[in-house]
Amino acid sequence: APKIRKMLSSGVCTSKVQLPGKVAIVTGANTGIGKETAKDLAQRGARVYLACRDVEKGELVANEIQATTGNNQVLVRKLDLADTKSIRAFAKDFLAEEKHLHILINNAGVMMCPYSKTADGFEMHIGVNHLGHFLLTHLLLGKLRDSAPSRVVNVSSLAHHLGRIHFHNLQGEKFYSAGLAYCHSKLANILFTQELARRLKGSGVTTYSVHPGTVDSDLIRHSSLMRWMWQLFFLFIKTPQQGAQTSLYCALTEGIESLSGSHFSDCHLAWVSSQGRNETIARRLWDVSCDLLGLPMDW
Ligand SMILES: NC(=O)C1=CN([C@@H]2O[C@H](COP(=O)(O)OP(=O)(O)OC[C@H]3O[C@@H](n4cnc5c(N)ncnc54)[C@H](OP(=O)(O)O)[C@@H]3O)[C@@H](O)[C@H]2O)C=CC1
Ligand SMILES: CC1=C(/C=C/C(C)=C/C=C/C(C)=C/C=O)C(C)(C)CCC1
Repeated sequence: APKIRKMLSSGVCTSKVQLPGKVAIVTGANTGIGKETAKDLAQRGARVYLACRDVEKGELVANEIQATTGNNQVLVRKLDLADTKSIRAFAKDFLAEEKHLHILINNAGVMMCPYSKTADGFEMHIGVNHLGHFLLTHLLLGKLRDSAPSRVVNVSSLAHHLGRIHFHNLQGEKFYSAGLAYCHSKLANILFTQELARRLKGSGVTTYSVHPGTVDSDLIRHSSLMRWMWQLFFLFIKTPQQGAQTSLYCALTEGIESLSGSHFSDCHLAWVSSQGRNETIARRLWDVSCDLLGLPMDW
């Protein structure tokens, strides 16, 4: 079974880049793809911040990563993307603590949650998956610019193909489907990546969106159908370590700077839906996101 799984899950980050002296943040690093991404960055010698909503879970993972990699520069900080106060507190402390930020991996995510809202009243999927990371990136951008060359990787999904940005129903108050809400938020990740790339042109900060593959993780916690499918089709499902490869590829591979704004899957450029390539929607989503978060539009 491991051999068949390996054969089916293509895409390996073969970069030999080492990261001594480099600083990285991985959101949602206490489990799944984020944990494996953080472990690989630590293995390469980076100082890695595990930005987790549950600090206790994060500490257990940090200890595990330190023990397996021998890198004791693996630090846990509280970050709840469902609360802008927590995001601001995380960023304030990080900016005070660190001189540099070379790699930001916006990895954390929720899928198929029953209708619920963040502390600031945003629908949970758009709030955590898009707006939370949008605010975090905004707050850290000065540090990323000062540390250039630096990178922002946004973990999106193939599910973006089913997504639409319904500006009149962004918070799902008029109609709501848990599955589609996830797809919309993953489309927002792609549109954010493209608009960010346009705005960062020439700055030395580049950004990429990623589909990690279909991965065995806690993401499917809200869907018993998917848990069942994952068990039945386990040979087609990537391990979290395999799922981390495309994030790592985009964070590390030399020479992809000119592809800033692009979408990757299995460590290759990947096709984006027509909605995901629409510059008008990307610009409008940017402005609406700034408006919702009380940010200036020209950052
Ligand atoms: N698994 C898959 O097949 C696919 C995954 N993806 C994407 O990959 C990314 C990683 O998912 P994956 O590893 O699979 O899923 P997991 O559920 O295993 O990991 C998600 C991580 O996000 C964290 N998280 C959730 N909500 C918040 C929040 N409010 N604040 C901070 N952190 C939060 C979780 O923390 P906690 O443990 O405390 O819940 C967890 O650490 C996601 O963006 C997902 O959309 C995309 C395509 C397919
Ligand atoms: C149809 C089908 C599958 C289902 C894939 C699904 C349902 C993927 C969902 C992906 C998710 C949850 C993405 C998250 O962003 C399997 C199990 C691969 C086996 C082969 C046939």
